[in-house]
Amino acid sequence: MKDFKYDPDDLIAALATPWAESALAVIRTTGPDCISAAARIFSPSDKLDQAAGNSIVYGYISDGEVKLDEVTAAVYRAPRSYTGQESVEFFVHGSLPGIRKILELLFRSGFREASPGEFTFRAFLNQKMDLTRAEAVQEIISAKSNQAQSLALNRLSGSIENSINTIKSEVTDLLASVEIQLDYPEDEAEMPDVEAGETKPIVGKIDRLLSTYRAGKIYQEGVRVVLAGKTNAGKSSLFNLFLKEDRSIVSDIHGTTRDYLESWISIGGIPVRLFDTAGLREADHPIEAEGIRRSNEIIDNAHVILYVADAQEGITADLEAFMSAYKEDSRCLYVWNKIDKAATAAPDGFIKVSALTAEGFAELEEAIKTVVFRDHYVPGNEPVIDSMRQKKLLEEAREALNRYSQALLDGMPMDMAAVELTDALNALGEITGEVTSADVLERMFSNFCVGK
Ligand SMILES: Nc1nc2c(c(=O)[nH]1)N(C=O)[C@@H](CNc1ccc(C(=O)N[C@@H](CCC(=O)O)C(=O)O)cc1)CN2
Ligand SMILES: Nc1nc2c(ncn2[C@@H]2O[C@H](COP(=O)(O)OP(=O)(O)OP(=O)(O)O)[C@@H](O)[C@H]2O)c(=O)[nH]1
Ligand SMILES: [Mg+2]
Repeated sequence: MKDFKYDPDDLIAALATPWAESALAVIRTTGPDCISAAARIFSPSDKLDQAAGNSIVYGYISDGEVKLDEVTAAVYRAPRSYTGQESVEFFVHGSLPGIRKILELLFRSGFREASPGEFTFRAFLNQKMDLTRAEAVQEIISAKSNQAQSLALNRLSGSIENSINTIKSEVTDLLASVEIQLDYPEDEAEMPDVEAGETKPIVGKIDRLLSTYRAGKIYQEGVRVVLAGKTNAGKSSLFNLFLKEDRSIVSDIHGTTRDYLESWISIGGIPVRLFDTAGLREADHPIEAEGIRRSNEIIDNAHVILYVADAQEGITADLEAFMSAYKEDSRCLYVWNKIDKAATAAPDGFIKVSALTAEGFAELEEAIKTVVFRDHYVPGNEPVIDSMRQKKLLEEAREALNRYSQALLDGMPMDMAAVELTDALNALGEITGEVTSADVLERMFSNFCVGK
């Protein structure tokens, strides 16, 4: 959305599927009179031009007499479409030269290339969805776990919009009662009991929604978990066990892993970026030393550190040194690996596992989840917010409500205090997009995929 003297009546087109060879590709078009514009490059032209809304038409995309591809076209008549405008989707063969030819033809035939998120932007402009749903569209696409995708789908179905609307109507009621009191100050019977405390239940609802933010982020973006520890402790063996794949080289030679490895896995629905690192020891070899430097860097940036100790070795000086260095660090979990051959009993608080037999693995996964969600709300059926934008606006609304309460307590005149309620309503209205500025929209939609 670069141009904010925005013309919602341009005909736009974009490839909605990846630029890659594939079975099928989808080319999306929309705009007023989109169907007749698309029909001009379709044969038989009339068939598309006359097609009923929500129907599929078979034919060819033709550049004059030249057939470019055999396709099907889905026809949507306004307002029954994703964007609310006439739309045509071409399902074409997934050939790169074919796709290119068709797009070039569209761009010569009155369509311009859609910007990122422009279809969804039009859906928003035509009131097909509020901003929380529009944000959810991209969140669904970028979801990295089952859970993240489900939570985003709830948002697309309006879970956030509904919660915000509930909160908004409560603030509106409060404002209305304040206004009655301002209009009829002497009419005791009509006068509702407006007290500072009345914002409490509303603030409570906002707090509840805000408390889901970190959980939402965790599910959407995932967390970094690192396997760290002395050489030969079994980090790479555990890495492979998490991946269920023989990815990292395992051997009994100390210092086997030099370059770190990483992979996305899912632990209980949380997307986890798991790192296998070079074992920590005094290294003579400069390459191994560089590997260890990188291990430490990854440890610094991790959400969870799995320090793997070798149960066969028992408690070593390295382990004690690490534990004292990370004493205050709540990101650490201590893993007592090789319990199938354990010489010594596990120290208190260590998670006992065997990378060889997978014993204790479920407990290890549980422990990771506990660290990730420590002090944080774990989502049930409630809406979970995932957008920094929404979080900031909820905080603004909460601040305004708190200022209102404080103003009343301070004995400020009611009409002045009521301004705070209007501020709260504005912040809430910005969440759903009733009140918005062009640059907010631009920032939001520019993160979208082209064709979405
Ligand atoms: N072919 C195709 N598949 C798709 C999409 C699409 O745009 N095209 N979607 C894109 O994200 C998702 C589905 N979302 C959609 C949302 C609304 C409408 C739509 O036509 N809405 C009309 C009619 C509703 C009805 O018939 O009940 C409307 O809201 O008025 C279509 C798809 C995923 N699959
Ligand atoms: N018995 C037993 N052996 C294990 C277990 N886990 C790892 N091993 C063995 O321990 C040796 C070292 O395992 P790795 O996974 O390569 O250890 P690492 O921590 O990645 O070592 P570096 O890459 O050198 O830092 C290998 O011979 C593994 O087969 C276990 O749970 N039980
Ligand atoms: Mg290794």
